[in-house]
Amino acid sequence: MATAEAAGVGGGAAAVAAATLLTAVLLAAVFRYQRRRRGAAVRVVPAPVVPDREGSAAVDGLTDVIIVGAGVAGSALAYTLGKDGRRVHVIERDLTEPDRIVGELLQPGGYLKLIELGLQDCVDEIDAQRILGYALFKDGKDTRLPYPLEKFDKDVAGRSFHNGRFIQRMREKCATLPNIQLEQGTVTTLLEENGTVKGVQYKNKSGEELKAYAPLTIVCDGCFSNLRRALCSPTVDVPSCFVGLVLENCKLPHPNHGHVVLANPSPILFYPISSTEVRCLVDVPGQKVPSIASGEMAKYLKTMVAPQIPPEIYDSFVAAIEKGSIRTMPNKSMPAAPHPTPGALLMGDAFNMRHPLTGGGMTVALSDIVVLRNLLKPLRNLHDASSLCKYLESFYTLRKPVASTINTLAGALYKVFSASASPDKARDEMRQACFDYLSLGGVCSDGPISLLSGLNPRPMTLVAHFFAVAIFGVGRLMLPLPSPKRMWIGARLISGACGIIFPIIKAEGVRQMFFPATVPAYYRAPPEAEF
Ligand SMILES: Cc1cc2nc3c(=O)[nH]c(=O)nc-3n(C[C@H](O)[C@H](O)[C@H](O)COP(=O)(O)OP(=O)(O)OC[C@H]3O[C@@H](n4cnc5c(N)ncnc54)[C@H](O)[C@@H]3O)c2cc1C
Repeated sequence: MATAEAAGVGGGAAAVAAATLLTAVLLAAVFRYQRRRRGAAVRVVPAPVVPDREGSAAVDGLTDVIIVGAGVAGSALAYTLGKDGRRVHVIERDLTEPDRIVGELLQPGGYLKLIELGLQDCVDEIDAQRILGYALFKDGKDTRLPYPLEKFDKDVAGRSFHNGRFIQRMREKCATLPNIQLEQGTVTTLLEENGTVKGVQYKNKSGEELKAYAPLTIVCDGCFSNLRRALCSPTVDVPSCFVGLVLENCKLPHPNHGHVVLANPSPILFYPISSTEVRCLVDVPGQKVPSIASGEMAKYLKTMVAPQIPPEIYDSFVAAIEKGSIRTMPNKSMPAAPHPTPGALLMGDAFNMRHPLTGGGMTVALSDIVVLRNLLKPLRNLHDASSLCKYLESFYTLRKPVASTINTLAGALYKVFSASASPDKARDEMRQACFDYLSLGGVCSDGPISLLSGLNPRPMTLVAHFFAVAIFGVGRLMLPLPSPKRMWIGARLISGACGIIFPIIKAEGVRQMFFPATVPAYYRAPPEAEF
């Protein structure tokens, strides 16, 4: 027994050493490649020109940009464009404070984007909580994965909050700019003439049907978008739903951390959303959840989920079920597949979605806004719809490093963290390998967590860590001695890992993701007439 244990410990140490060595080699290759690529890819970015309001849209009308939806993306975008001097007309279905279970944890990478947009004060005065990393739980063990924040200002961290309070702060900030018109109304159609979007038709608060025109319409109507169909080819997948509860006066085992429980059949999340409330999101695979009204949901949560909850939060979890305010949301994923259309653009969840397990949606949306803001900045006016459309094609490539890293990680982690429907030893090994790999700390936790948090969004680093986990898993199976059965499980583990990550990368676009500098649109300069 003692010998077997010693062999196990020795074997474990050898596996760790082998995997660490392999990881180091992979990462060194990645960094060398990235250094070479950064040196090679010289993008010609013209010097910014201060927008000339007099010579701009005043000639055509009163608005430069119409924004549909003032959620996370719409209100951040409106403020950004308004601050740059554009006259913005925002049409939002409901201007009262939203009450939802989405968009409650902003990754530190997203907070950095808020700073770039001048919106960081929107997480002040809403009882937002600082988030310093994640804690991962599996089979009674837990490991802490701090965000690598040492190189940043001390203010930089994740933030978690009530989504509605955050949105309302951004809307209030929009309202401080005289060139932003924020109107309550529901957009029903995009107005199109000869393939160019000219504006929108909408119903205002009093039910009147109105039309609004602008050289550019940006659709940010969220995950249930009715307007995206004309502007992209939506392939929406709904792998699961989140069931949301609020735990009151509950002390998390790791304060100021997001908690991920690798439960069966799929993960459970906890994170604070105020100084007294903790959000719990239980993932339920498939598109149908047990009925809340019939009590099936409460029964499911008490019998299937509660026994897997860390003991420190068990009582608050059961109390929250008994209190009864249970909400659900579908977890959608949709790769970006735009049809570049003169006069219009999609942003936010209307454009691109990923599984919310890693809380990446707002970071991608804010990062996209920074990219778009920088592209639009040199333009005095937005009149020439077809030249503008061609120029803005670069947006789809420039956004890729951040968006594709966060999207791919979310999809891959969701699959790895979910137990397979049919018991599969290789899948269990991958899940365990992932937990143990992250628990090693150092580069093995800093690397993946900086990808997830948006602090270092590099697709090659993601692929390197993903395969390092798979190789780590296989390495452990081969020790102390490989047997045919273990070799077979190892082969299935590698093939399973490829089966998880390659389809996601294919949907993101291999060229745009790994070789953006080879995409011609990447170098597109602003329309000539602008200079
Ligand atoms: C369960 C769940 C949890 C999530 N958790 C996180 C998280 O912790 N962190 C994170 O970063 N991301 C998270 N996300 C993703 C995040 O919520 C989205 O990425 C983000 O809200 C996208 O912002 P948006 O502006 O595109 O959409 P929204 O914020 O949904 O805004 C859309 C707006 O458009 C308005 N609208 C819709 N139709 C019309 C119309 N026809 N006319 C006028 N207005 C209209 C709506 O009223 C709404 O205000 C989560 C998603 C889900 C499903």
